[in-house]
Amino acid sequence: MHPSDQTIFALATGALPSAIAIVRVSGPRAGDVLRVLTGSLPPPRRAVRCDLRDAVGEMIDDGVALWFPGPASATGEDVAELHIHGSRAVAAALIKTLSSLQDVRPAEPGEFTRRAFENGKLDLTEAEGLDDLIHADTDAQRRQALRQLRGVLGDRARRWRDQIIEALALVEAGIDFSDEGDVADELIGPARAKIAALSAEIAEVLAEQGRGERLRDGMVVAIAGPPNVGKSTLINRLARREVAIVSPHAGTTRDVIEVQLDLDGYPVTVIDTAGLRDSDDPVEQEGVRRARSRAAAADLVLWLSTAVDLSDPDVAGPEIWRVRNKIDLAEERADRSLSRPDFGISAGTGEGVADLLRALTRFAAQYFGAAEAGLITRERHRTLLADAAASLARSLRPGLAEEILAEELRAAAHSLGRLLGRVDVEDVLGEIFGRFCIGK
Ligand SMILES: Nc1nc2c(ncn2[C@@H]2O[C@H](COP(=O)(O)OP(=O)(O)OP(=O)(O)O)[C@@H](O)[C@H]2O)c(=O)[nH]1
Ligand SMILES: [K+]
Ligand SMILES: [Mg+2]
Repeated sequence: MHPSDQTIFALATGALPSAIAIVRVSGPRAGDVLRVLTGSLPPPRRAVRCDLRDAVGEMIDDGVALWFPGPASATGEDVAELHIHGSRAVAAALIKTLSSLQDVRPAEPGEFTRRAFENGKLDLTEAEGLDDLIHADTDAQRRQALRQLRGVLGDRARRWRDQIIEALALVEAGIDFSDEGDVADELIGPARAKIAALSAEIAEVLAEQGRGERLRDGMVVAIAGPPNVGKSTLINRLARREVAIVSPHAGTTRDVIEVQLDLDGYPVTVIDTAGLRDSDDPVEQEGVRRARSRAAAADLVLWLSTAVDLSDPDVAGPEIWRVRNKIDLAEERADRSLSRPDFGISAGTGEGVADLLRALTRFAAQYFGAAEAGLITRERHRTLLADAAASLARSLRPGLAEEILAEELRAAAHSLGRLLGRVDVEDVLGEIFGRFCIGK
């Protein structure tokens, strides 16, 4: 029996113990599974309380069973759902019973969604949206993932592909009538107009400059500066917990420490780095090297200094804010006017940190810009759309032979087909569904 003909099961809910746990079963034997466990098949799509028993009739749990006959189910196959008490022992007993049934096996990560995809329940961009939704940490990410799951990009790509195929049909008809110049021109002229409009539409989506991808990946803010200026104290304050070691010894932080913040729904990663200085200690040198490279790759650097350690930013980065720390100390107060930092704060007492956070939130809002309107959320989308756009652009070159024009249109349709997961996607599928949680 082919693995995809087997019936799969998985715990669909989170870590045990929990109040309730849900085990999903999908495949041709899902109905048999229900009969073995509960003695009968409940009516479709109705939650039914039942005794769940193992293969020799011993009671496993007092639970609830649901029966979703295919194809009107989440995966398109027969699906059973078992709601049990969320203890490790109950789940283990149920899983043991399920595993003992013939042609029933544990699911691979993402296998339920993969089956739904293979049964045409969703296209690949929608499956990706589902994966993003499950992994969404902030509100903006959730909204974006939900739009993808609802098919905003998939619907557009399908429409574009249909239009390309219509244009292709005109061109092919034109080729058939190539002996009759007038008829051929009457077919190919409108096809070219269609392609030009389409080409402009795709270019517009591509020009959205990766905003959607950014929202998915988050923005990175690096805290950098000389040793002991209070970088780790600041990240602890922003995180509202002790993520980094703080000490009066210069050179405390060596590794890069990351925290995820949710600023008004925008995902922001803040990193604390080693204090920048020359050192003979190879471990500290490595810390400094990492600090520099991570700061250079960040979207924003908070260059921390104090009145004592007043220094100019010594890192590369697209945007750098000067933040003067320790304004609670007398000498810092006295010297406040000497330099003009963008912000004066006390990471120790919290003074001024609210202003800094407000500015960070504004920056994030600007950075993500209209990200939520962005259709492209992954590099895969961008590459395939760019391929389609390039084929369309080539097809519009003046004086192109009709056969080559048709070839370019076929290539453009093929790229969009790959975006939707319609063609030659085996490798892509493995990569995408492998990232999913087990049970999804
Ligand atoms: N008075 C005062 N002390 C502070 C403030 N921020 C940090 N400190 C102190 O400064 C010392 C160094 O703080 P850290 O947060 O470890 O500094 P750092 O920049 O991470 O240091 P390295 O990791 O060694 O580069 C500690 O003793 C902190 O308690 C502040 O706002 N006011
Ligand atoms: K320190
Ligand atoms: Mg530190």
